[in-house]
Amino acid sequence: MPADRRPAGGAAPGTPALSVRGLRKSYGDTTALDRVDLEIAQGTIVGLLGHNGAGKTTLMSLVAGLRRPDAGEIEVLGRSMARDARRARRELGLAPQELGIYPPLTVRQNLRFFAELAGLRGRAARQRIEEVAEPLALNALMDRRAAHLSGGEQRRVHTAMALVHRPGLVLLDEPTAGVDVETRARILAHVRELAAQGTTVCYSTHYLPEIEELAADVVVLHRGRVLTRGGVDELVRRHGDSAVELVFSGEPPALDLPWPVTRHGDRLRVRVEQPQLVTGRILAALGDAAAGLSALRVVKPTLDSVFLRLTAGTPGPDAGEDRNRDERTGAVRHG
Ligand SMILES: Nc1ncnc2c1ncn2[C@@H]1O[C@H](COP(=O)(O)OP(=O)(O)OP(=O)(O)O)[C@@H](O)[C@H]1O
Repeated sequence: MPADRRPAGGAAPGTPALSVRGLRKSYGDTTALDRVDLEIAQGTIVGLLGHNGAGKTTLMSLVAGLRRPDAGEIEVLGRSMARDARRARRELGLAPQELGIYPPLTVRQNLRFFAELAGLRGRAARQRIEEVAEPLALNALMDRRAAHLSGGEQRRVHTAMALVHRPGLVLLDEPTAGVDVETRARILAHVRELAAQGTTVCYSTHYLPEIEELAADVVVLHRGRVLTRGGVDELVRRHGDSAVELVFSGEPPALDLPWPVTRHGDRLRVRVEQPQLVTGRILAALGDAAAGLSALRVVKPTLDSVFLRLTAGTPGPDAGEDRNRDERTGAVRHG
């Protein structure tokens, strides 16, 4: 952690930025979260992934103390949200999905309002407002009314408001929804900068390349449960399918190989762990049919394909214990 950064909230260096144990939340008959355990170390970026309705927003709003869990424990930098909510909240910045800016106020007034809520006054407040405005390109907008800003500009103000009191843990719920390429790049760059300064960031998005770009630790939430967790490379290695794809100018031939071969129109896909080592053997197996080959390429797995594979056909919290669940990864084995 850099010297200019206080240990967040005075917490001991080894204290997790977030510790969640056995968290449950239902809305009437809908189970939104079911026995969620999650620990996030200080200074890391965690990418929270999940389909619509997986429970991401519910998890963030419970962690931020906006809703009460039905059961379970939440600690922010060692402060219990149940027993010491005021101090836990002070360590936390939330930028929810819904924009929380005040349209009649200027950008500066919006930021000052949030700084004051966090107890910052005078010079200290002005300095922090400048510090968050610069990386999010708000300097030229400071005296404009929030109501007159574009959607992407409003999103940047909204993000800055979550950061103005320099929280130790920042929760960003889809911070790049609806923004342009430049704003997206700015927000991502600032998230990386925050983590480099020792801030912990929990970042939810449906745009998985962002998670790859942030080199975030991935947490996949599925139907209210943590399905798996790991670095992007680790998850892709553990769950991704590499393949050799053969494109033919006419009808693809039958191929006899020791690996699974699937046909997709004019192409064949051979699923293998290390494609580069077996292309020679695949070409040999083609024999004379190689004359009809128009392209051969190695297809590498992406986080998108891994995410879709992991979340396909897995049961929800109401399905009871799944005896096929892999204890190490949390994934469900089929067949
Ligand atoms: N206030 C509410 N009342 C009733 N049900 C709710 C409420 N908020 C969320 N839910 C339900 O709880 C589940 C989890 O919703 P949540 O908003 O946490 O998911 P999410 O992962 O954030 O989804 P999205 O990606 O669409 O934002 C869903 O089934 C949703 O319909």
